[in-house]
Amino acid sequence: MGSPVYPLFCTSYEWENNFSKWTLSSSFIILYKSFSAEQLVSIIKANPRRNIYLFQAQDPSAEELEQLYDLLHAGYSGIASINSIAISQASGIPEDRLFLLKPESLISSHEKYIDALLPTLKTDRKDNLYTTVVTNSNNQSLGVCYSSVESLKKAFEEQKGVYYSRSRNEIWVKGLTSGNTQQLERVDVDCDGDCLKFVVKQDGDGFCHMQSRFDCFGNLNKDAFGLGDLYSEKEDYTVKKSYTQRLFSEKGLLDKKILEEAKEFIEAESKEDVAWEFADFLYFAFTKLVKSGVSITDVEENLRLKHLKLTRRQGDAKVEEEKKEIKEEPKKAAPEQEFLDSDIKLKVVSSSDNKGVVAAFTRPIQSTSNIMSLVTPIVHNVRDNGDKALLELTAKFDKVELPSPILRAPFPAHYVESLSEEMKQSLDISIHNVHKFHKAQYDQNATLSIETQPGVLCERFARAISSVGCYIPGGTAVLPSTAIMLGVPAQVAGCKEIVFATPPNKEGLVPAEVVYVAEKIGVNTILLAGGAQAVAAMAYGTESVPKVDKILGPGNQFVTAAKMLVSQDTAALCSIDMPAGPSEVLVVCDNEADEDYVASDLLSQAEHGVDSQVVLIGVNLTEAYMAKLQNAIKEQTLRLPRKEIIKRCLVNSCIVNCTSVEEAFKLSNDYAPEHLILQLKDAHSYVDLVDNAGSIFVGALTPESCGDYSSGTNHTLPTYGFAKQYSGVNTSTYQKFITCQYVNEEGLKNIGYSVMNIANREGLDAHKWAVKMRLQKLGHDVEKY
Ligand SMILES: NC(=O)c1ccc[n+]([C@@H]2O[C@H](COP(=O)([O-])OP(=O)(O)OC[C@H]3O[C@@H](n4cnc5c(N)ncnc54)[C@H](O)[C@@H]3O)[C@@H](O)[C@H]2O)c1
Ligand SMILES: N[C@H](CO)Cc1c[nH]c[nH+]1
Ligand SMILES: [Zn+2]
Repeated sequence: MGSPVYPLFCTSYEWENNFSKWTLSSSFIILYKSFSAEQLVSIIKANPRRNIYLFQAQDPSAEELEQLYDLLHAGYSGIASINSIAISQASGIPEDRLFLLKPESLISSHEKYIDALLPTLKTDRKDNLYTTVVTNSNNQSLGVCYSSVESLKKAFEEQKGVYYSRSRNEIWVKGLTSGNTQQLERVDVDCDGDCLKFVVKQDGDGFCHMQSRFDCFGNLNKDAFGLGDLYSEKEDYTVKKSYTQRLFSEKGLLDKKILEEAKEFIEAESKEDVAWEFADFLYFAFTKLVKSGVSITDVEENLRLKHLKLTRRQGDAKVEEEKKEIKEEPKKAAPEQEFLDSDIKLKVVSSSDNKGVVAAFTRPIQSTSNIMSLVTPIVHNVRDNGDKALLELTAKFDKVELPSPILRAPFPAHYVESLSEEMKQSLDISIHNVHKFHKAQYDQNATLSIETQPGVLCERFARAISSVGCYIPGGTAVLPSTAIMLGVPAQVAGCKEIVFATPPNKEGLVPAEVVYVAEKIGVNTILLAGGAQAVAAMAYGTESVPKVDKILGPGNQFVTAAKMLVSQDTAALCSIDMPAGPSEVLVVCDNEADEDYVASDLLSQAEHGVDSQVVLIGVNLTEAYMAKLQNAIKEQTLRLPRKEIIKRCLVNSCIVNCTSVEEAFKLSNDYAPEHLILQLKDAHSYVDLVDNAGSIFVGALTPESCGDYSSGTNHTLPTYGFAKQYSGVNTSTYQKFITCQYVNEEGLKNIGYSVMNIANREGLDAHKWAVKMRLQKLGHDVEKY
């Protein structure tokens, strides 16, 4: 005991800087001044059950907010800032879970605390008292009393159970005459502020005025000894000359006893022995808790969070709204664990089950908050220290020490010599087709020349982005196809400098196929680096890596976060292609689709990664068809080398069965998949119904793999629903468009009056003058203007 009991705590200056040690005995905390995100996260984590009222001098940054929201979504309590409405809108967390208090209510003493507390209380009782529930620290109720403002003040002042006696009409210090006093541990206010809860340590014979009862409801027994009591008993070790005290002071004794009791517990067999040994084990385990400063609440909180993680459901029985919110929380990618063959099955949801569909279509969560804090120092290191940092980071993350971070053309001959003729021909076919399709796009982007009015000619023409950096992932798989998809359109667009970046293997080599593609399209520099360091090197340039104007390509979360970071830095002046994420596919099929084909399309994207999602929308699928399909999925999975990845991906995947083709396309458009595969009778007739998709694959003989490698379309596509607003990589991704105009006298006459009128309205006289003066010199009447 001995810790203060004010429900509200405040100010930074009272505490030391070790934020993770700030454990609070109260239910609320107010922080103010400007804390760093890291400090806030430590405080919140150290006080998981508390309502956190957070004040900041400035609104938190987007990155800080994201970190804090992650905590909220993980079940931590409310956060408030000066601007809770904006936070609510940005985070989607209902405003009533955020609390806004006035900084004046910050307190540092019990008097100030009362001042802050009273405005939050209300009573509809005629006597102006507040109903007060009294419990012990195990939340077992002892009885009900009443508090007045004065009794509350005295309770805080004396840290005791002090109430207002309605029968005696005076302040009542519990136990003053009977000796059954109470130590005040905490005070809580209920949800609508009209009831208080005193948490107390009851001394003596009990709380109830009836001697035979410990509590007013007759539930508790003075001699009862539960887990909470066992814990409290251990807490008293300093005042008792006891065995417990020996456990605290004698080096190694406690550890030995825990091991010994655990062994006896394991060996116990009969019901009685198991209970007996477990009680012994708890005795020592609780001693360790007390010794480590861990409370039962801390342990319970851990249980709750573990429960949340495993089931993705909130553990405590709060209000319905909260449960709903947690249920619809985004899924996390299936964690690292073994999945059984019996897990190879897609869950089935009917399209009429709205909530089920929302849950099924929720992609596994992509949290960037922690990643940003890892990636930022890497990016800054490369920006500030160039090649030196690049080589050090490659040694650290890719486990290879390189003499130079780049390969420059002409590339060493051994690369291309190591490739088979068959492989070269396959790459040639893909390069040819991708080139042909992207060249046709280039031609479509030819100069546009339109006379909008006689004498007014408007033009638009494309120019290549001068230098581009193509990131070719290489952490877990060799991806020469991505070199083709990023490099060929750059060549077609006419980019002057094309840099390839890909992580080297432990021998310091990159895939020969990537070098072959680089040679074919005229790449001069291959950067032997991956992750955030490769992105930073291309964005800022180093002694040996040319700075580029745009970075393109997929990659893991370090790559994606670094791309986001550099694109926001105006000093880098470097744009990026699109928000990229894990691969995904949505297949729409009917009962006539070949189930083996459907299964293979789903699995070809599922094998990309555990955070991928594959979805099947069925049109009136029968039970018999679904059984055949599930069977095909299982059989094919078991034959694939990446089956462990697939099993985990399927946990986040599903079948949604619809009643019509129209409904299927409505759902698909809402989901906006990266890849959309149509395995329907007369599939081509439905393409017009597609509003949102990265790329469409039409008919039974068009597997998605064709687009990944060889048909000619690009495989770098928007994921995560961004197909609603982004296109996949295409030739114009490497171009910018410049407009141009020519106006002659006739044209100036035709539009000049309109320009002058509108400029007048905007009060921009210099604009007007530029036209007026010209028309005047040409002898036209502009008196009126
Ligand atoms: N959407 C598409 O078009 C498409 C195409 C191909 C691949 N992909 C995706 O690209 C991703 C490829 O990921 P990958 O990991 O295989 O390769 P990657 O090349 O993207 O990442 C590897 C690099 O990550 C860095 N890294 C690894 N661990 C790190 C750590 N702890 N801290 C800092 N940096 C670290 C290393 O520098 C390493 O070189 C996959 O998610 C895949 O699904 C998408
Ligand atoms: N399907 C991936 C894009 O989502 C690209 C790819 C590369 N290799 C195989 N597939
Ligand atoms: Zn693929």
